[in-house]
Amino acid sequence: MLGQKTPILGVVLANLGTPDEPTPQAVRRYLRQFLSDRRVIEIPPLLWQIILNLFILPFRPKRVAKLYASIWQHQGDSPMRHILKQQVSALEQALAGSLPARISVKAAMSYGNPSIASALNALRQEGVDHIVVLPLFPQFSATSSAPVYDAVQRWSSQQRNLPTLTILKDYFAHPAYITALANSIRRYREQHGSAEKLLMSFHGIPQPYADKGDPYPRRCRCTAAQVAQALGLTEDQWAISFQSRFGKQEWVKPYTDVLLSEWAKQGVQSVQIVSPAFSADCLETLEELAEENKAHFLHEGGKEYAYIPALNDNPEHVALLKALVLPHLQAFWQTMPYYH
Ligand SMILES: C=CC1=C(C)c2cc3[nH]c(cc4nc(cc5[nH]c(cc1n2)c(C)c5CCC(=O)O)C(CCC(=O)O)=C4C)c(C)c3C=C
Ligand SMILES: [Fe+2]
Ligand SMILES: [Fe+2]
Repeated sequence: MLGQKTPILGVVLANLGTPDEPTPQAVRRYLRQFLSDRRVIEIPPLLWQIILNLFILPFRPKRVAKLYASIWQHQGDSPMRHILKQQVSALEQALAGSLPARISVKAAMSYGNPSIASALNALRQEGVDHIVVLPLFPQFSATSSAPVYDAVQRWSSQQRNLPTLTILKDYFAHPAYITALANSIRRYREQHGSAEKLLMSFHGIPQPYADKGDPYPRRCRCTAAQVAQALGLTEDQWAISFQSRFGKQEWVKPYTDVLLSEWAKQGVQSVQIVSPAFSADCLETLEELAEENKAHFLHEGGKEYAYIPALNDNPEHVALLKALVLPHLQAFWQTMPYYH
């Protein structure tokens, strides 16, 4: 019988990915992997590889490495990877004792390290036969969440003895997610005071991807509306926007920087900005939102601008992650009595 050992269940927390170091070489390696993914860039691959190698990789890494260097933590790591490790250990602690089985949690990233394959291999080496994969993207997009599915599939195709695998799609309207966001904004406002406008800025995607059926923008609008409702905000007190445009095509609107300019010109003096698309602070929040867009709003005539941090390893966020994975772990446990 298989039943002598204490069974172990596994969870993989998967985020997007980040360079190994804030150097042009490491950023080039990261961007090459990220921007070669056909989920992210849909231009015909041959043409795109020419553009990528001639016009992007020789220049962008130098500029972007400086931005990464400006946010690299004192711990000597990328904020996203540092926070992911904190989320992993907090979730492992929160899950301990929930079942008679040991539950092992691993960090993973679609691009860069630790890779999704390395996390799955590590769980298999610990003897895990049932794995829940949670992509840390609250709103599913074919550009962010689907690469996690692809990486799991690539890994599976190389295995002889496969575990049970469950991939969770997203949690854009999970009550615990909406409450965690609303409470985080409320707490921020209790400490720092309120602002005329709350801007919920989500990472954008190209408009044609949405036209072809990517459900991401609709899910973002749903998250934003629910958070505004939970906070009791009236329509003139908040707005949604999309940031981080890349390339020349049209992206989903309204654009964060354009909306901030419009507000400044209309005489809006104070803005607080939060980004419910990010489960952890990263380049797009700590640099683009907290620094670049702040300078932009103040330059356009705004007076006060504050960035409200992502949920990171906040206990309510960890409780949400637990609420998302635990029912699946319990189901595995109940359906494998021969292991007990
Ligand atoms: C076509 C290009 C891109 C799409 C589509 C896209 C979607 C997308 N991205 C995130 C989350 C993150 N993106 C981050 C950085 C980043 N994104 C792009 C391009 C696209 N993203 C680039 C080129 C970069 C690298 C930085 C740069 O060169 O400007 C990050 C930050 C990573 C970090 O290390 O901190 C995150 C997070 C989502 C959620 C998403 C679709 C919904
Ligand atoms: Fe991105
Ligand atoms: Fe950016």
